[in-house]
Amino acid sequence: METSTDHIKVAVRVRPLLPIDKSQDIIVYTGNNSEIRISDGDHYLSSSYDKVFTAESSQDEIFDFVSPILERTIKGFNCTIFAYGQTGSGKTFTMFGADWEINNPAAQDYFERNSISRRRPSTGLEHPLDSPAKQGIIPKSIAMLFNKSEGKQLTYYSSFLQIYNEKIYDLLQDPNRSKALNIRESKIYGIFVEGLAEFVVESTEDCFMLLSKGDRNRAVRQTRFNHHSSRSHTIFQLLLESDKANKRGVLKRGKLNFCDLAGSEKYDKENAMVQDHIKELTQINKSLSTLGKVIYALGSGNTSHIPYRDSKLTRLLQDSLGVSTQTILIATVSPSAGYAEETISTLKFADRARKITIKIKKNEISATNDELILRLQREIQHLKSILNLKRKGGIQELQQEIWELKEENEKLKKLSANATIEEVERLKQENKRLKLSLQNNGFPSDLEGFYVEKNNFENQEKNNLENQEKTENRPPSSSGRSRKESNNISEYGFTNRSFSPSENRRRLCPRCNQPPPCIHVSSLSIEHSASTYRSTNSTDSRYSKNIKIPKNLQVRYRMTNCVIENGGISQEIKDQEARQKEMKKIKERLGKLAELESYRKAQFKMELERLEAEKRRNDEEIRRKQTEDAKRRKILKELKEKVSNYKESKKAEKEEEDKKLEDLKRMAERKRKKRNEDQKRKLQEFYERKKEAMLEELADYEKM
Ligand SMILES: Nc1ncnc2c1ncn2[C@@H]1O[C@H](COP(=O)(O)OP(=O)(O)OP(=O)(O)O)[C@@H](O)[C@H]1O
Repeated sequence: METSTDHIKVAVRVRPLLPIDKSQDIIVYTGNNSEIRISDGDHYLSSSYDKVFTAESSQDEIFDFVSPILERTIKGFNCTIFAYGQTGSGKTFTMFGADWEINNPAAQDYFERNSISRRRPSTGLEHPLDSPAKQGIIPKSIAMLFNKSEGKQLTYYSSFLQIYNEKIYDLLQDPNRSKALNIRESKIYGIFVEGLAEFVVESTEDCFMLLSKGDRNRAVRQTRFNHHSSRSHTIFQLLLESDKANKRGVLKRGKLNFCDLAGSEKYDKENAMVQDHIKELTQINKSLSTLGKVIYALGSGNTSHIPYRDSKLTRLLQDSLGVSTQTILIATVSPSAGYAEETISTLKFADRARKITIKIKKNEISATNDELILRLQREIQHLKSILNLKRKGGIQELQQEIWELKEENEKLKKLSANATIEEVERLKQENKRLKLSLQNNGFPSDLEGFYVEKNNFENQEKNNLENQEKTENRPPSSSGRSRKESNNISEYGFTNRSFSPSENRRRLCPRCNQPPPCIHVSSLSIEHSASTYRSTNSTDSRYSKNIKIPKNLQVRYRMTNCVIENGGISQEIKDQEARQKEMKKIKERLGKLAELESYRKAQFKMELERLEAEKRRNDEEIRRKQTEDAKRRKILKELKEKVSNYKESKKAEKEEEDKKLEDLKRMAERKRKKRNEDQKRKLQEFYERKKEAMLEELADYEKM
């Protein structure tokens, strides 16, 4: 396996002075091609890098610096290019292109009080993707790679993510930042973002479309030093996988990461910043500080603990910073005296990065690798089932293909036990053929929404109508940029035709590889697929935050244990299947409901009858009880009468007895009184007699 050791390539780009710069004094001086000096009386720093670009350096010059390394991705090397620098220093300008802000014009507010006049990007500017002179590293690299890999039997996958407030979002699938994605690590894929959409791209235009669409969902804000400041780190990735094994029986895989970092920024003491901005600023500075620590640790050779896991950014760039990736850092600085400290800090960071050495090795996978075969088999099965589904009940001549696919399926079952390189290659080709076949299977494209005329935002709808008419009537254009004139200029403005070989490939029948008409497809359907970029149904808006990825781009998602293929078409078929399943379920549910209803009716009738019988029984019972009650009441009345009679007689008896008792009492009282009086009288008489006796006795005694 081819390996080599290299240090991180570092270039510094000094941007020109801009009206927004705090001071118009220049303190950055560039010497020869690799030296830079800062000197303003308070600060002094002199350092050298692999390359120093001046304010006059063109986008082409920057690209010339990175292109030799980029080319190596085709051979199976990983490569990462990232732009680092303070806010407003020119990172996005370098990575994406000049006037890039017109791609995503809606910057959010920065100031609570609007103390600085706001500037909307001019709509009269040419879009950077339309002009090679304006294009930054990313579009130029894409164009070069597709150009250089022509005929090389490669499959390209493209993804685009942003790290905003320490959360990863898919720029191509998640315009509202609704679902944060997670970083995973596996033996097969290394570090990857689980569930990130990877689109199969076939041309520069496919990539430009994704680039532009994704970027429109990037978080952007007006800051003090940049009217259009990127508030998230973005990584645009191109993955190249070879379809054909080399002589040694290995397949190559090259990964290219373009990373545009959000710029570091100081807290603005003079103006009140909105809360969201303060949060962004804190998160950006934190992740950049972690990046600094990682660079410092790697640069100092102390690899015992590298804090990759302290931020999402460093974790994602782990491969690129430490191992197996050729890395290029473009440090961007402002020449103004107002940013001396930030510039020095950026240069120190770049200097440390330059000290990092990386062991670079080619990514090669044995073609007979079990994982690969399994994945290919799964993909082919999946694609075939989609094709079968798509064609079910449709065109008769495709029955043969279904039969062929079945046969193929049988062969596949035997293959895993006894795989050869040729068979794997054939599988890969079959895989690609099926993907193309799916892409060209007659679905209208809505790429048009992306390729709208760049300079006429306000009149977009009107232009689309005009363009539609032009396509239909094909009159000569006064602007000189009609589709008819060259048949090679997209509405978006790319001067992209005559048809490239990859596009010509698309013009061939996917089954027999012959130009249409053939027994499989009519010229019309092929013409339709070839005119992907010339469709007239425009629905998108440049200001729209909604993503509409064209149906004809296949997409896959890496999950922890598998890769899920999920193209626009397959998604549609899946949706259709889901709808059919739903309908079936609803019908079943309705049938069950009807059964339930009739059962309920019968139950209800029975219940009703039972209730009526019960009611009759109850009525009889009530009547019986009423008669019994009446009888009981009568008896009760009689009894009451008897009782009252008895009571009255008893009362009379008692009164009689009481009277007798009273009489007896009175008699007894009279007797008792009489007896007392008798006794009293007798006692008195006794005492009288006694007294007389005593008196007589006393008289007798006195006489003596
Ligand atoms: N080399 C250059 N030549 C001319 N203009 C430049 C250059 N570099 C940057 N600019 C201009 O400076 C402004 C800020 O640039 P850019 O948005 O690229 O900065 P940035 O580093 O990406 O900032 P942020 O981190 O805030 O997103 C833009 O208006 C851009 O056009």
